[in-house]
Amino acid sequence: MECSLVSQYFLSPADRWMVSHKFLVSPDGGSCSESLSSVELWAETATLSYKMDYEPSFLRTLFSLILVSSLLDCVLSEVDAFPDTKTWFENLLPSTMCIQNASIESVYGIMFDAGSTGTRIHIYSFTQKYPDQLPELRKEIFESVKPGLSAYADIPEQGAETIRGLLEVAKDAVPSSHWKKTPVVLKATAGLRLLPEKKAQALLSEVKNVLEESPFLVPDNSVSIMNGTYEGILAWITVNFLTGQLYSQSKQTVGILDLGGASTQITFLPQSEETLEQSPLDFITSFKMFHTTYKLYTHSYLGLGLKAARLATLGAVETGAVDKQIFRSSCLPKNLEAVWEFGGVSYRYGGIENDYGKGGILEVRDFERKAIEVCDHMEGFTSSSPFLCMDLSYITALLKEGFGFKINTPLQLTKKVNNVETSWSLGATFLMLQSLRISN
Ligand SMILES: Nc1ccn([C@@H]2O[C@H](COP(=O)(O)OP(=O)(O)O)[C@@H](O)[C@H]2O)c(=O)n1
Ligand SMILES: [Ca+2]
Repeated sequence: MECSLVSQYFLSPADRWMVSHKFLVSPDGGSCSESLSSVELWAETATLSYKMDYEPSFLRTLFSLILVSSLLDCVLSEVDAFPDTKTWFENLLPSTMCIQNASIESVYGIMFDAGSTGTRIHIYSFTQKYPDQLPELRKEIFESVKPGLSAYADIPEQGAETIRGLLEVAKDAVPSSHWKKTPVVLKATAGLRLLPEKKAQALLSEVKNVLEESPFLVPDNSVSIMNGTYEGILAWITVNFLTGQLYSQSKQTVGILDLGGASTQITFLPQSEETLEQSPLDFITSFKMFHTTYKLYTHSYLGLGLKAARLATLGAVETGAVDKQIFRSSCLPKNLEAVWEFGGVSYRYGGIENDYGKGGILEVRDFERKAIEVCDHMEGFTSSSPFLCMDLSYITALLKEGFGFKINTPLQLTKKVNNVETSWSLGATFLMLQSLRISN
């Protein structure tokens, strides 16, 4: 016959602790070749586990007696009801067995978020309540620096120095006795995704060196560029964990919109099968967390983060920053001229002064292109400018067929010059003054 595991549980007198005995017993009363006898105490904040090898039947009686006595000892010393009373069981077991004295196992984790606009360090501390369960989050220490790593694309050593500085925060936050077993990881997002491969790898390699010089535990692949799918899923996990959704029975999870500097993510748990069926295959990801499998919709749009969108709007994505070039937009304050830094590049930018008056240069083909675009999408222009397609078609025909301009003929469109209307009116006024001999 096999030896079997017997567990016994009972609540402590204070009703706060649960005690469990575990024995391996053999049905014929003989001893088990692998004898297990353990006692566990659970409390709100700690787990104590004692394991010894004794004869099971003897242990059962002895442990019950000792445990109840020592629990009573803990209770008495905690409430301090009988300060002068000595009991036979006082200090029978080490004082650490009292929950209030027990050293709670702390676990730390260091995560670097190397974003496109800045690098952040998150130092989490957890309490390990039960050895086989996830640790409980106690606290986060957060610090950040700007700009992000991608700003150091040409000087990777200096980029890595920013990490060294943040590691000092971690050394203060984590007790030195825990340094060696505290893992440190850096995950870079869209800023590094957009860099040329070589420059990104140089940065990652310098950062890895700095981590390895630190007293913390550096796992394999500790420094990497995270893909957008993970970025979305991990943010979803964070928020749903913090809002308690991952533990709730209702499974009312929240969706996430993360607007980064260089990319943006959308992540949610689809409610209907239809969404799952109609989504592109690579937008659906399954993963298991806390014993539940989730099928999430997630997608990261590279280049559509807020700062990357600014560059696109200014027309600076392809050209990059050129000395003296000012990127202008009518979506910026009219009289503004300034410099904006992103990804280690300085962009001069400004508003458009009197855009309306200054006009611009268009070629004949620009009218044609716009006419085709507008006429192909008539539904979008119905109420505000009903004649747009017709007018643009006419103007194109007038320029091309009527006046016979080539498609690349540049035309200067000007409503005002030096803030004065370009109408015949000024010319007429000169002639008027001349004819009245008011002016020559
Ligand atoms: N822990 C964080 C991380 C980013 N952010 C903000 O998110 C925006 C850009 O995110 P990011 O630098 O991580 O850029 P991506 O690499 O995610 O595209 C900035 O406005 C940051 O300040 C934040 O507020 N808190
Ligand atoms: Ca981010």
